[in-house]
Amino acid sequence: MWFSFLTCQRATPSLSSDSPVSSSSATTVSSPPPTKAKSQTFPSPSSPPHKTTPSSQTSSPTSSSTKIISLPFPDNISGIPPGVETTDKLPSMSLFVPFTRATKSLQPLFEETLKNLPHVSFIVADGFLWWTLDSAAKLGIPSLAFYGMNNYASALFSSVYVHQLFTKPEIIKSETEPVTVPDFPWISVKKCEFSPIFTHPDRSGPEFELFIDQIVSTGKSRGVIVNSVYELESAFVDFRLCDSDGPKPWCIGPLCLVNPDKPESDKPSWIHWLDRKQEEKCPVLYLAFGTQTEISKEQLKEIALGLEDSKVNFLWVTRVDVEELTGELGFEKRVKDHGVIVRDWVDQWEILSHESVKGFLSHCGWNSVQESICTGVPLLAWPMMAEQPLNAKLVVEELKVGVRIETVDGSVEGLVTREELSRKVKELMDGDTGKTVKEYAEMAKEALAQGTGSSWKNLNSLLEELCVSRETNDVNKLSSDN
Ligand SMILES: O=c1ccn([C@@H]2O[C@H](COP(=O)(O)OP(=O)(O)O[C@H]3O[C@H](CO)[C@@H](O)[C@H](O)[C@H]3O)[C@@H](O)[C@H]2O)c(=O)[nH]1
Repeated sequence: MWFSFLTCQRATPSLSSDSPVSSSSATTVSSPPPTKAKSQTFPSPSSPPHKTTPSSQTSSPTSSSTKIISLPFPDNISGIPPGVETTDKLPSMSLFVPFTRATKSLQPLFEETLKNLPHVSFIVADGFLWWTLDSAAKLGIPSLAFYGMNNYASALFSSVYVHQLFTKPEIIKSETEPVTVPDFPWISVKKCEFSPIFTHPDRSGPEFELFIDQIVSTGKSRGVIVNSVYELESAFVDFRLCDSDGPKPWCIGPLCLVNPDKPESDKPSWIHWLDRKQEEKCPVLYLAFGTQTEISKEQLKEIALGLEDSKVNFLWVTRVDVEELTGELGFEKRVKDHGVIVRDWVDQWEILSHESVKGFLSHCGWNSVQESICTGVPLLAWPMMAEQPLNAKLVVEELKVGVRIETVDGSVEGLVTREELSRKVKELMDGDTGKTVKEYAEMAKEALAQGTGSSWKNLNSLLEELCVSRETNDVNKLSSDN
C-alpha cells in the first residue's frame, strides 16, 4: 500500500483533462502566522478532509504527460491499526492528528524523489502535509497548497479567528446563539459550528499545534488552489484577494467537471434501479454522507424510519448494516418498493447525473456539494463535522439551492428526528430549489469554457506565473552565469 503524490513538471499553460491536482487526495488553505491580526485562511481543524490515495481508487496514469510516483506509507504508527493508510479507514477520527503527524516520516524520501526529477516547476501539496512546503522551500521550488475547502468557509473561519468572535473577553457562552460575522454583516454563525480551535480560549494541545504548523507552512506558499468557481462565491474570493499578506486563492474548479468519471459499460444494479424509477416517473432522493462521517445507531434508526414514513423513493449509500445496527430487521423488505440501500463504493457522479435523481441528502462535504450543484440536484443539507456547517449555510442561505435539516437542540451533533427528516425530505422533493441549482450548474460549466471561463483563465494565469516566469528566470540565470 502506498502514499502517492503528483508533481507538475514543465506544465504548459493550458487546461487539460490531466489536472495537476486530484480532488480526492488534496484539501484547504492558509496564510501567515496567527499572531498578526489580519485576514487569514484556515484549514478546517478537528476533522479535516485529508486522505491518502487508496490503491482501489487510484486510476492508472493514462497519458504520457502524467506520471504517478508512490511512496511507501509509514508502518508502526503508534495507535493506528496496521494497514490503515487513509482517514476513511481510521477506526475513529480522533486518530486524525497522530495519523497526519506520521506522514512526516515520508519527508526524506519525498525530497530525494524531488531531487531526482528533471525539472519541477512547482509543487501542489495537500495543506495538511505541512512538511511538503518546507521541502519545497529547502529545494527552492515554488509550492501551492490545496485543502479542498471553499472560499466561503475559509473567509468565515478567517473573520471569526481574526476578530476573536468566540474567544475575546466578553465570550459568547451559548453554543447556539446566532452571532454576526464582522466582515460579512449579513451572515450570522453559531459557536457550535466551529471547532474548539476557534472557540476555546486555551490555544494549546496536539490538534492546535498541527493547525498552527499548517497555517504557518501554507502562509509561506505561493498561493492556494481552490476547487471552486469564482462566480459561485465572488464576495468571499474577493475578501481573500484583498488580503495582500495571505496566499492568493486560485479558483480553478469545479474539478468534478474537468474529468468526470465515465460510467462503466456494465451498469451496477443501483443504476438499473434508477432506470426503473425513471421509467415509472418517480423522482428519487439520493442519500450519502461522504467518507468520514460517523453516525450513531440511534441516528441511523431515525433516518431509516423517517425515510420509511416519508414514502419518497430513495437510494441510500452507506457502509454499515442498517438493519443490524438499528435492530430494525425487515426494514429493507418493508421499503423495497420505494427504497434501496447500497453498501458498495459507488460512482456518486453517475448517480447524481441520473435523470431520476431529484434531491440529495448530504453531509455537505464540499466535493458532494459541488457535484450536486454541477448536476443540478438540490440539496437537503445535514452538516456533521469540520467545515460542513458553513458549507450548509452557503447552500441554503447564500446560493439558495437547498433546504436545511434541523437537529432537536440546534447543535451540529444533535439528533435529527424521523419526523423532521420525513418533513424536510418531502419539502425538498416537492420544492422549487431545482430551478436555481440548474442556473448554477450552467454557471459552473461556463467557468471551464476554453479561453473565456473564469476557471480556465485562472489556471492559465497560474501556470503563466509559476511555470513560464520560472523558466524565463532560469534562462536568464543561465545566460548571466555564462
Ligand atoms: O461511495 C462513494 C463515496 C464517496 N464518493 C466520492 O467521494 C467524495 C466525498 O467527498 P466529500 O463530499 O467532500 O465528503 P468527505 O470525503 O467526507 O469530505 C471531507 O473533505 C471535504 C473537502 O475535501 C470536506 O468538505 C468535508 O468536510 C470532509 O469531511 C465525493 O467526490 C464523492 O463523489 C464516491 O464517489 N462514492
